Amino acid sequence: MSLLTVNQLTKSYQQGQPAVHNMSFELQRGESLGLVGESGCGKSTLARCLLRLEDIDRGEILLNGVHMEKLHGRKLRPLRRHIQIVLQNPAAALNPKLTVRDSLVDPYEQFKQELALKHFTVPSLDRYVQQLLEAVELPASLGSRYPHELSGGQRQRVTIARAISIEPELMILDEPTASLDVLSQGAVLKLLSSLQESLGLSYLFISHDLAAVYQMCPRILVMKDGRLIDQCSREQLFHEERHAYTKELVSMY
Ligand SMILES: Nc1ncnc2c1ncn2[C@@H]1O[C@H](COP(=O)(O)OP(=O)(O)OP(=O)(O)O)[C@@H](O)[C@H]1O
Repeated sequence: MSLLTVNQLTKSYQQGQPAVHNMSFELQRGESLGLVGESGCGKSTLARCLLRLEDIDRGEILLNGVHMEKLHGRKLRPLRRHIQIVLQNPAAALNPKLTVRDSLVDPYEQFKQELALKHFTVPSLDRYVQQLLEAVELPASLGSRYPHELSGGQRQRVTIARAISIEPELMILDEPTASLDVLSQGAVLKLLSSLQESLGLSYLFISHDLAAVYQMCPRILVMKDGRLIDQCSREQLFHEERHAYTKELVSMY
């Protein structure tokens, strides 16, 4: 069974065309699936629908075969625990009033009753935070800092540490390196790859950056105007006859 199955998902905002129109795809356990398309094509709306931050108009979202599309409130807890998101702007993702340590402990405190961690141990919260910082290659001493006392790259590593802290099955990475300089981008991509392997994570990797998608994702979905218009392996993206729009995206790159 697929980890995530999306069937004919449609989402409209108040006016105009649906932002996501009739999208269907599957994401397998352990897969890193790319999602590309120009600005405004509906990538972030799709991510928000998968996280159930938006109600959808029509369609189905199944996580491990369980329908998520109609759940609300506390019934969404399994989804909150199994899907985590890392966004483009780490400054907005972290609470400025919390130290790194407190940000990292927060998801654990919320979900500890239902967690069965396989990779991290919690002999004490300090030791747990130390393991999380180690996993994202940050020194333990950063635990006492506030987000504004970190560089952009360090902040993004903290948001990644927070996302992996409860060992989700799926991470939605929405332009995770877009706000970073080129050197930090490469380092964060490398980190994400190694975490995927060591923690057995699955990724939906959303990006404008075709080189990053190529590096991270063996399979790639192409969206245009809210629709899924093409899907292919990363080799096919650059080397085979593809949908005219996919060729245009590649040629613009
Ligand atoms: N909260 C909202 N209310 C109304 N319209 C919205 C809202 N959020 C997004 N849209 C519209 O939905 C469409 C898809 O936007 P979305 O942010 O999902 O695209 P995107 O592919 O993620 O773009 P980008 O790559 O620039 O982040 C756009 O036309 C956008 O203007």
